[in-house]
Amino acid sequence: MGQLVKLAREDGYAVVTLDHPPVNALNAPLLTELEAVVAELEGDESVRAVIIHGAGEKAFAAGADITEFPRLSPDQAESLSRRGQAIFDRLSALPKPVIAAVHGYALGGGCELAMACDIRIAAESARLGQPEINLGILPGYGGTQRLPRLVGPSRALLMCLTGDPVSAAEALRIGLVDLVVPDAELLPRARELAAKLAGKAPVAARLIKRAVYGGLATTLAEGTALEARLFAEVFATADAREGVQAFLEKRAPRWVGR
Ligand SMILES: C/C=C/C(=O)SCCNC(=O)CCNC(=O)[C@H](O)C(C)(C)COP(=O)(O)OP(=O)(O)OC[C@H]1O[C@@H](n2cnc3c(N)ncnc32)[C@H](O)[C@@H]1OP(=O)(O)O
Repeated sequence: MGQLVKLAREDGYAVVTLDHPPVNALNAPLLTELEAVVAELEGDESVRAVIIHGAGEKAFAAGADITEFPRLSPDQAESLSRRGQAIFDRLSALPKPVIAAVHGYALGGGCELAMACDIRIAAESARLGQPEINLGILPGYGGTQRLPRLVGPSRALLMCLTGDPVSAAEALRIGLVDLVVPDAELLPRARELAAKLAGKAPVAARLIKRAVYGGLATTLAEGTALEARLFAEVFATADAREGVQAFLEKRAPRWVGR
């Protein structure tokens, strides 16, 4: 168990907790622990959904650890950016749904971490943004790429060029988050969703993620061709046979995950 990133396994899903008081700043040791947790979850088939949230009252994560910046050379800054991007890409590529449960501040790298998750649930009082321009820098953990894909280029530019955070309600309106719940309900609702997703067909879930993200990276024609290949792949699985048979026999399916 790490000191800065904690992993707890529940019934079919895992809860990853960022625990670096007071604002869960994403310093180098925390990123190392996060990478280790992601690696552990990659191979754990007993975990069929993941929740990521921040400890404490103040923040999901308030970004990279700014205290690390003064000593960074440009080359070291590029390495920091590429390292964070690689860890977030690996998180996004987990073969299972990943939910960001966002409370308080999700700023800079914290917002980028939430965007590297598949689904974002925000507490009503949460605030999300990319304030890097206020430091004279720009987002470096994928924010300039994932934010436009979620909210469109002009809203992404508005957020990155003003550095102004948005409320949870505004984040919902523009598509940055998918669900807004009362503050006290954030983790219970995230757990409820994680348990629901963990009960779905795991192979289909993995292939749906591959189809969606693979399609976003290419043309519509290549994306539909990818979908058809994955549709063929899923039909070769025991889960597809079980799912269809369960429907025809009017009973609940028993997923085997292959
Ligand atoms: C590649 C990725 C790049 C990035 O992510 S760049 C960083 C982007 N993030 C930011 O720019 C956010 C910076 N932080 C803030 O704007 C504010 O903070 C908050 C809005 C998050 C909270 O404001 P308030 O409630 O007034 O608290 P407080 O006194 O500012 O912060 C409490 C303590 O937390 C430290 N802290 C806050 N954010 C960071 C951070 N990102 N890195 C390192 N430390 C941080 C502060 O300095 C302070 O510390 P002390 O209590 O010792 O004075």
